Amino acid sequence: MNGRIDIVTIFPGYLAPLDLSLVGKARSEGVLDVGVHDLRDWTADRHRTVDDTPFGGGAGMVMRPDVWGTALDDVLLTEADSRTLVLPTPAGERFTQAMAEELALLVCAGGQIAFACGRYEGIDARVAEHYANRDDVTVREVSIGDYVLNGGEVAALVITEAVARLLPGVIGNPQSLVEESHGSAGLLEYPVYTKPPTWRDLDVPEVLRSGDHGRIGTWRRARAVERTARRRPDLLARHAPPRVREAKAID
Ligand SMILES: Nc1cc(-c2ccc3ccn(Cc4ccccn4)c3c2)[nH]n1
Repeated sequence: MNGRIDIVTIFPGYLAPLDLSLVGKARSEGVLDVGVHDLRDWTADRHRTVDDTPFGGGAGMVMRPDVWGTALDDVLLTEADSRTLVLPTPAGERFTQAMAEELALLVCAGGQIAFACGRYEGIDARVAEHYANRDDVTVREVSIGDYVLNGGEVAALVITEAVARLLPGVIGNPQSLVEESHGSAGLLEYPVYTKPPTWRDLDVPEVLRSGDHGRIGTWRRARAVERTARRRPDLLARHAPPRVREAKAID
């Protein structure tokens, strides 16, 4: 695997968590290359200015296209197998596990994922437009949820972690990737338990201590369906077996 992830930001310190834990270990073991870059290194003025007032008026400032263009032209690697520019934004397509898998496959194939982390009221729209017009770059404007953050760095952390953990050698036990929520089953995860068997008068469900793996599998699936129906009925509709879907179509 010789892909890499690059993150351009005016707050490089915000990405320090990528030095820790699984992603930090993968980096130190050469499984994944991650580069964090300070956008201000590509400014040309003594004040290292990255923003300006918005055309059309309105509150706040907008990030300048010229500084971003100079930075991204440097950071986007011609030698990578592919280049995907990810622009976190409240106005983006929703980030999902499917997108994480898509991005992980690109990195596995030697591709580069480059994040442009905006601040202020966002990045001049021509930056996304310019790179989308280039046939050697794919642009994805991505939202990590229906809430507004102050910038793109947290989104870059979320997306980087979701992608990195899918890469070979990052997670110790790849089997743990198989069963989890939003995975191939499309259901939420069942509840998990460990020792002690009784804690503050609360017992671990007897079935989990029965050693009967058939019963355990059935119980876990039932709990996953129950949880999904209660907390994320939208996922259940997608997951419903064909006969239920047909019934809905008939109603
Ligand atoms: N899922 C998401 C992503 C973001 C996000 C990503 C990048 C930027 C750059 C600036 N802001 C602040 C801001 C506030 C108001 C309108 C536009 N942008 C960002 C917010 N918020 N929520």
